[in-house]
Amino acid sequence: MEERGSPDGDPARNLEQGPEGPETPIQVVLRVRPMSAAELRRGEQSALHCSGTRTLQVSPPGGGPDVAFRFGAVLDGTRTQEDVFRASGVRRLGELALRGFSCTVFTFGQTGSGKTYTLTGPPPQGEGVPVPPSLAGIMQRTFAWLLDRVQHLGAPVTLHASYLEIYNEQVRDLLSLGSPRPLPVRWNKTRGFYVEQLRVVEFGNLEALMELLQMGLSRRRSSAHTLNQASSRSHALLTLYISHQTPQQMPLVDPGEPPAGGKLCFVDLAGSEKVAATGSRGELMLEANSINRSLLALGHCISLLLDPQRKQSHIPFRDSKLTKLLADSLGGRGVTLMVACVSPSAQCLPETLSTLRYASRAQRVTTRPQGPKSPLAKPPLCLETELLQLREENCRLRSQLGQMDPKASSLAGARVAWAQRNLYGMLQEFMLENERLRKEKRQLQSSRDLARDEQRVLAQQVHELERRLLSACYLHQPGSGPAPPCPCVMTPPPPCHALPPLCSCSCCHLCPLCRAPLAHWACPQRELHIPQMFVSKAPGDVPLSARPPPWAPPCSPGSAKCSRERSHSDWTQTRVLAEMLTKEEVIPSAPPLPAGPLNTSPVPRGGAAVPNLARRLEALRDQIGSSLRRGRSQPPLSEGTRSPSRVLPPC
Ligand SMILES: Nc1ncnc2c1ncn2[C@@H]1O[C@H](COP(=O)(O)OP(=O)(O)OP(=O)(O)O)[C@@H](O)[C@H]1O
Repeated sequence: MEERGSPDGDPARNLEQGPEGPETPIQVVLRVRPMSAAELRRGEQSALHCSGTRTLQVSPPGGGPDVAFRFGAVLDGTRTQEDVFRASGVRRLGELALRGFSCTVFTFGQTGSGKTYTLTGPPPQGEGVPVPPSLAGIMQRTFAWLLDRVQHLGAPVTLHASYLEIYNEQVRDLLSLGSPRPLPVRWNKTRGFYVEQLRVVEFGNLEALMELLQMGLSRRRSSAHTLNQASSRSHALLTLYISHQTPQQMPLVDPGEPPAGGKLCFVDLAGSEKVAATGSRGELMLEANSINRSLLALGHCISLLLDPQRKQSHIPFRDSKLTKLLADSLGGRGVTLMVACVSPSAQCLPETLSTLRYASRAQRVTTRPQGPKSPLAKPPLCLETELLQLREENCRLRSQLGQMDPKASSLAGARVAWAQRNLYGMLQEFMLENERLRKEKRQLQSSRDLARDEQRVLAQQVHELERRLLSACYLHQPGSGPAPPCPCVMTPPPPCHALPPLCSCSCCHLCPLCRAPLAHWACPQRELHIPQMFVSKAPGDVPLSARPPPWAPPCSPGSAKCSRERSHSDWTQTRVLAEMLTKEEVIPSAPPLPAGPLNTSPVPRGGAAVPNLARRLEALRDQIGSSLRRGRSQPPLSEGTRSPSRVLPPC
C-alpha cells in the first residue's frame, strides 16, 4: 500500500507560533461527502475508505494496489457539519485572527464535491425556508463562535466584513450597494495584493454578519449542470477584519482599505470540472474554462512553492486574480487551512485522485506566519489577561491603600521623628565624642610636656654624671700629679663660649666675656675631654657633641643652624639648666621607669628618648661606681678592661 506523506498531529498544532515564527505548513483536512442520491441511483461504487482519522485509502475499481493518503484529518460521509467544524481546527485559526494574524480557510475539490456545503451548508430549499442549524457550515459556526468570543473578551473589538467573487477572472463586490461591477486588483508594499474600492462593512452582531453572508451568497453566480444543480461559477472570498480599536481610535484610511488587525478569510473555490463530464456549453463552458485556468494557476503556484529554491525567487501569483488574492495565504505571512472535498464515487476517481494529489502537495507548502506589528493591534488574549491582571492589581492596591493610608501616614511620621531623633542623637554623640577627644588631647599634651621635662632632667643628670665621671677618672688616674692648669687660665680667652667647661675652675661655668652660665657641651673642645666610650655609644653613632640637647628644637633639614652654630638666644635657653648643673647633687625627678629589662620597648607616652636616657644614666652610674671603687683601691687596670682612663686624653 502506497502512502503519501503529511504532517502528523493536530492540524492546528503548528499554527500558534507567535509573530514571525518558524515556517508553518498549510494544514489540510479531507472531507469525503456521502454518496449523492443521483450516484446511488446510478449504482456507482465507492472507491474511498477511511482508515483511521487521518488516512484515506483509495481502491481503484478495476483492481490494482490501494493508494493511501494521509492528511491532518480525514472525515468520511458520516461526519456531521459540527464534526467537520471541530476537527478542522478552524477555531484555532479564529483565535489567531483575534491575536492579529492573517488566516485563511479555503475549500478545494471538483465540482459537486461538497465545498460550498462544507463552508456554508446546503442552499435554502425554498424561498423563506431556513436551513436547519445542524446543517450550518463552517462559516456560520465560526461566525457564531467568534461573536461569542468577542463578547466575552471584555475589550473593544471592531469587526468588518467584505465579500467578493472572482467570476470569469473579474473581481466583483458581493456587498456593493449597487449592482456589482468589476474591481481592480492592486498591489503595494504594505498591503500586498488588494482589491481597490472593495466595500468593507462594519457589523456589530451575528445577525448582521449572517445577513451579509446571505446577501453575498444570493448574489454569487451559480448554475446548474450535470454534476451539481447549484454549482458555484465563481471563487468567493468572505473576509472578516478584526481590530482591537474603537472606530474613534482608528486612523483614517483610504476608502475601501480595511482596518489594521487580524483577518479571517473564507474562500469557497469553484470546482474544477471536465466540460465533457458536465456537458457545459456556451456561458457555462466559458465559466468552466475560467475556473479551470485559475485553478491551474493555483496548482502551479503550489507546486513551485514546494521547491525551496523556487520559493525564494518567482512565484507566478500574477497569473490569475485568484492566485493574487491568495498569495499571502499560500506563500506569505498567513496561516492557512485547506479543506479538500471529494466525492466517494468511483466514477469521479480521476478528479478525486487529482484533488488528493493537489492537497498532498499543498500540505507541504509552508508559510511564515507574522503577528501584528502595531502595539495597538495587540493580541486580544494578551490584552484580556493583562487587563484582568491590571484590574485585580488595581483593586488590590486600592483596598490596601484604603486600609493602609492612616497607618502609612503615621508610619511616615514615626520614620521622620526617628530620623530626626537619630540625627540629634548622632549630633550629641559627636559633640560628646569631640569633648572626649579634646580632653584626651589635653591630657596627651600635658603628658607630652611632662615627658619633655623628664627628658630634660634626665639629660641634665646624664651630663652631670658624665662630668663627674670625667673628673673622677682624671683625679684617680694612677701616677697622676696635680691637676693641670685650666686651659682657660693658660691661654688667652678665645671668642665667647669657647672655654672648656670640664675643669674644676669655677670660671668655667661662666662665660668670661658675657658671664653667662655655660654648660659643658658648649665647649668646642669638649670631645677632647669626654671619654670616647660614651661618645661611641651614642645612638646613631653620632658624636655626642654633634648631637643637640634633647630639649633643643630640632635642626630643620637644610638649615645651617646646627649644634655648633647656635645663636646666642639658643644658649640663653640653657640658663636654667646650667644653674641646675652647678649643684653638687642631682636627684632624678623622673617617675619610675616601667618594670622589665632595660632594652624593652619604650612606653609610647614618654617617647623613645626617655628610656634611652635612663639606660645611659644607669650605665653612667655603673661606670662612676666602678671608677670610684678602682680609684680608692688603685688596683692596676687589667688589659682589655674598658676604662675611661684608657681613652681619656689628659686634660
Ligand atoms: N456532506 C454532505 N452531506 C450531504 N449533502 C452534501 C454534502 N456535501 C455536499 N452535499 C450535497 O452535494 C451537492 C453539491 O454540493 P456543493 O454544491 O457543496 O458542491 P461544490 O463542491 O460546492 O460544487 P461546485 O464546485 O459546483 O460549487 C449539494 O446538493 C449538497 O447539498
